[in-house]
Amino acid sequence: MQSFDYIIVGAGSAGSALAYRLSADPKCSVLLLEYGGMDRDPFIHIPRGFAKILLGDKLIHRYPIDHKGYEGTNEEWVRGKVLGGSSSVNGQVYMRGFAADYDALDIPGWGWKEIGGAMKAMEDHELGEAEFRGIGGPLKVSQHPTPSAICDAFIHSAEILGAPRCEDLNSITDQGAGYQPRTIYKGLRQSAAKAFLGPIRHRKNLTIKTHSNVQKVIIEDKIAKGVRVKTRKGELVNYFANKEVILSAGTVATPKLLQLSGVGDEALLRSLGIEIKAHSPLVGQNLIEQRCAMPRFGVSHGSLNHDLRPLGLLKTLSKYIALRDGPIAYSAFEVSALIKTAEHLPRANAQIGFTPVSVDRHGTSITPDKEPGVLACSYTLKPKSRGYLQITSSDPDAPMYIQPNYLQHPDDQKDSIDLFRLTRKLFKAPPLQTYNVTEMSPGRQVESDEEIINYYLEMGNSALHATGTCQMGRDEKSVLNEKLQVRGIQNLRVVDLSVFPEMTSGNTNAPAMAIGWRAADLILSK
Ligand SMILES: Cc1cc2nc3c(=O)[nH]c(=O)nc-3n(C[C@H](O)[C@H](O)[C@H](O)COP(=O)(O)OP(=O)(O)OC[C@H]3O[C@@H](n4cnc5c(N)ncnc54)[C@H](O)[C@@H]3O)c2cc1C
Repeated sequence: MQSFDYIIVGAGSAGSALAYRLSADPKCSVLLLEYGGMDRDPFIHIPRGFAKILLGDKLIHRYPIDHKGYEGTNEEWVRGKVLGGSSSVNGQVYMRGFAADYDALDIPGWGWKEIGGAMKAMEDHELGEAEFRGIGGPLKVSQHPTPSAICDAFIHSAEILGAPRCEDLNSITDQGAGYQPRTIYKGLRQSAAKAFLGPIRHRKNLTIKTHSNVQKVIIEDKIAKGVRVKTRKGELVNYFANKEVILSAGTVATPKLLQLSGVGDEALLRSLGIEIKAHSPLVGQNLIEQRCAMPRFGVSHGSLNHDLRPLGLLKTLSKYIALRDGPIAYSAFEVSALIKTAEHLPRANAQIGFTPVSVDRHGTSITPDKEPGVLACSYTLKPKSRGYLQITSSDPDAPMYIQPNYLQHPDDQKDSIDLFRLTRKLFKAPPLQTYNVTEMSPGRQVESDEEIINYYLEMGNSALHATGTCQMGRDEKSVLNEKLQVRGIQNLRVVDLSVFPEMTSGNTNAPAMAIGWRAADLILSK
């Protein structure tokens, strides 16, 4: 019988940060279990390699969603299936969210003081130390390295619309635009695996087992005893925890594991023949996800399309190999604006990412358009719509049912319509107009409110930031208490992005890693 003090399920953003901190104490043994394999694929480490990774299945979990009324789009959510989890396949945009997001949670121990402190402690930021920006931590963060005239024009245009230029997008409290902070260092991705697991793989008290598909938590007498794992060879193996089992499998897979283990809505579990260990009806509920519009614009010059098309790509690749620089070394967006869709708002409620590369994201090709173009990715930051997800069978390999309920709330519809029009206005502002910007897609057939919403739903994308399905809170109904312990079961915690009851403003890798970092304080102070 193999036992460890702590078993962490999922070596993603949060799980890797947590393993780094828990195993710092040589007296405590940690088992980190990951569904996917080691992060050896070179496309993981080349920053723009994610575009290729996302076309395949090897490093990706694929979860079909129910996109009501748009079934023909066959949409699915993707998540990382490899050491580092989604941080090994993501766009490397590094956004902390507003301090006010965390304070508004109003959950003791999870305000900006603690989360800002966690982010500061884990960072080694190129811009140097500031009030809540850290140096000397394991995670290297850098700024987009190569300012360009067209990116400056985007920033200037955003400035005209009220979002002033700033040096560090993560320092703003209102609205602003600037070059993108990124989890990239010297031209290489800084995944959570690279940052947190790389330096500690030698620790004798840390065991990392890849290709370990956790099937369920073993719960006896309302105490989590261990986990059942399906190995690569299909064998079932049990591991036991002396202290705790910690689920860090992400917003989709963690509620799935809870439900498979008998923690969830009693009626659902009973209907699937699963023995109930704790009735917790909010497991899988409160699913929050942003919906992006991705309009493409033609420009007269300044686009990088040519550098990433077959002929130019050879030169670009040579430059990358020689200098670790150039468009292949960039994050998903070179610049971003955090912007308000209405003046009265206290702070930005929307994000517009910008890259001087245009790709038809609905094709199977990742080759940019032949004509010079640029792309925007616009989404509102804190949707009010709520979806849910649930297992459909007691078989761990059966597909999940995922209902995002995108833009169901009337406020989300209004804000998204305003944002779409604001994005168009931005591209018509004088600085960008020096590039003779013309809208390639969606173009003039999308004008009315209804057409805009339809465009978001039919042609848009998930922002891939889903949150909230195992929410913590003071309320007895919430899945977790403020220490991330599963209510109704002892020795079981959740530590990943599913724990936040609300979305933070912006991308979610930094918040997920900070959750892992912060959780270690709570676990070790027990
Ligand atoms: C394609 C993509 C692009 C993104 N771009 C950005 C970006 O540019 N910037 C940003 O800030 N955010 C981005 N995000 C979002 C961000 O990366 C995630 O929100 C964050 O990584 C979530 O962290 P997590 O720890 O909750 O889950 P994950 O990092 O997804 O980790 C969960 C881990 O659990 C493992 N797992 C799942 N089920 C099991 C099981 N049964 N047994 C064992 N292991 C299991 C998974 O394989 C995975 O490794 C992106 C996400 C994706 C998918």
